[in-house]
Amino acid sequence: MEIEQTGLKDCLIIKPRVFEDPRGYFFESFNQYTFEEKTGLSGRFVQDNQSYSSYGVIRGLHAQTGEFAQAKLVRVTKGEVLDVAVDVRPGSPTYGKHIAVRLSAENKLQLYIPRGFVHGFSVLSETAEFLYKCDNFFNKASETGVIYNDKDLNIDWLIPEKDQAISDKDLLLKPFAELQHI
Ligand SMILES: Cc1cn([C@H]2C[C@H](O)[C@@H](COP(=O)(O)OP(=O)(O)O[C@H]3O[C@H](C)C(=O)[C@H](O)[C@H]3O)O2)c(=O)[nH]c1=O
Repeated sequence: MEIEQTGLKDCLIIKPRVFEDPRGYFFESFNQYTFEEKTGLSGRFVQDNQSYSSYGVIRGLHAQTGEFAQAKLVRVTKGEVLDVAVDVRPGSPTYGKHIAVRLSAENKLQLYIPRGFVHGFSVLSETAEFLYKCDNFFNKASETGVIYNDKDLNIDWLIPEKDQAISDKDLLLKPFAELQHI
C-alpha cells in the first residue's frame, strides 16, 4: 500500500496494492500490521460502518467528542464520493483547514481521518456505498458537527444546490465558529 500525505498531520490518503488478473482483482482492504508499519499509527479499529446514499446526498460534517472521539478509515465500494475532513484539533497549525478527495470503487483509495476532525462526504455518482472503520464505539451523546455549508469552511461539495439532499439532523448542525474543540 502507498501513503500520500494531505498536509494535515496524520490525515492520510492510502492507495492499496491491487492484484489484477483475467478473473478480476484482489486487494487487502485492511491489514493491521501493514497499516501500522506504513503509517506509524494505531491500526486498532473496533467498529465497522456502512452507509448507502443516492446522488446529491451530503452526510456530515460529523464527529464524536472527548473520550468517544473517533479516527476513521473510509472507503467506497460502489460509486464515487467527495470525502471531506476538517482539522479541528486544539492547537493544530492546520486548525480549520480541510482536505477533499474523491473516493470511488474505481480508484479504491482510502482516507485515514485522525481523531479531532469533523468528517463528511457528498455523493457524486447515482448511488454510493460507503464503508469505514472506527477506532472508538458509537456514542450518540458525544456526537457533534458543523453544518455542511458553513461560510467559514466554504467547502465545494461538487453538488449543485438544487441537487443537494441534506438530512434534517444535518441542517441543525452548528456553524464552525461555534464548534467547541473536539
Ligand atoms: C454513526 C452511527 C449511527 N448509528 C445510528 C444512529 C441513527 O439512528 C442512524 C443514522 O445515523 P446518522 O444519521 O448519524 O448516519 P450518518 O449521517 O451517515 O452519520 C455518519 O456520517 C458521517 C459521514 C460520519 O463520519 C460519521 O461516522 C457518522 O456521523 O444510525 C449507529 O447505530 N451507529 C453509528 O455508529
